[in-house]
Amino acid sequence: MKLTEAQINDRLEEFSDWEYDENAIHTTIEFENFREVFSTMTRIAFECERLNHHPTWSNTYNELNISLSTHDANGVTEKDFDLASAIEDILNA
Ligand SMILES: C[C@H](O)[C@H](O)[C@H]1CNC2=NC(N)=NC(=O)C2=N1
Repeated sequence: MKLTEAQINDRLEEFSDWEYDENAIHTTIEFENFREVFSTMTRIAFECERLNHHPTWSNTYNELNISLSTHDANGVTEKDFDLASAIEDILNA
């Protein structure tokens, strides 16, 4: 179920590096180099398959941009926060 903007901002208090804009939550992460970013993307990809939920993302050299939204719901749902949480676990591992 699509969350309201108030619910999203409330949930985002636990995700300091993420922000809400245009119906999605976003983060940008900088890594040491391309090898680090791409191996992290591979780890994240396995979590996406496990959760059956997939990001809109882009990578340029050592930078990774991630946007999460639930296409079926046309907005942000709990599924996006589940994936954001899994991504944070990988980044902080
Ligand atoms: C059939 C499959 O469950 C759906 O297409 C899933 C897959 N991954 C998804 N990922 C995202 N971000 N939103 C979706 O609505 C979505 N739907």
